Amino acid sequence: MRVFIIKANEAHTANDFSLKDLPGTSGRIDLICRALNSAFHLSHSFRKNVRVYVTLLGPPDPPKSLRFEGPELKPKILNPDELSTAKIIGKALERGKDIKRKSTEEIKVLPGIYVSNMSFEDVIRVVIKRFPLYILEEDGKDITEVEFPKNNVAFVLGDHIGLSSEDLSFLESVGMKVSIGPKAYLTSHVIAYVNIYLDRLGIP
Ligand SMILES: C[S@@+](CC[C@H](N)C(=O)[O-])C[C@H]1O[C@@H](n2cnc3c(N)ncnc32)[C@H](O)[C@@H]1O
Repeated sequence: MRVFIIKANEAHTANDFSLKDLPGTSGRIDLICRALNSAFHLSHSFRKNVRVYVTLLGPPDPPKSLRFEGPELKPKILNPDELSTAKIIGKALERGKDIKRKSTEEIKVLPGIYVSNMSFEDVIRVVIKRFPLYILEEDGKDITEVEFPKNNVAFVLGDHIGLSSEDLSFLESVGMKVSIGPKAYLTSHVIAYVNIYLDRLGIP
């Protein structure tokens, strides 16, 4: 299983955005949709071995965390187009409105899609119980020099704003920084690259 954790610094935590102007009204939920596309979609096929967590930290009610669970997801629910994925995120945020403030309970929105009030740190702490954590950062160790375990790997990455120095000091106490190359790439491109790289290594 491959896990990707995305910190969405400004992504709205209510279904208050316009599908006609997703980048301008949602705190860049368009970026999350593209990241999900790169995480799950293959040409005419779907990656069942992937789990994605997205922690949304924008207004009005942060934090909200979404979990997309490849083995349970119905490919017909998660389509490659951004707008249908944005609608699903809106639906999940609607369902998440009623979760009690301090609760870490997850609510099932659709098969394989869950919403909770977990913070970014809560998500990381859940994941590192079972998965070694790799922090995707431009100045990390070159990915070609990293010896990955044979299965179960988790990667954390930022959005257009990136991971803060506070995030990095926490993350580096529980994981290793890894770089895919010398430039700052788009979140969705980084996920696509890592997926393809793990495919080539034969890591499920
Ligand atoms: C668009 S970049 C963030 C840019 C942000 N302005 C910054 O300087 O951190 C999105 C995320 O992709 C990951 N990323 C970008 N380039 C990378 C690279 N060369 N190697 C590994 N991860 C990278 C990082 O996690 C980053 O937070």
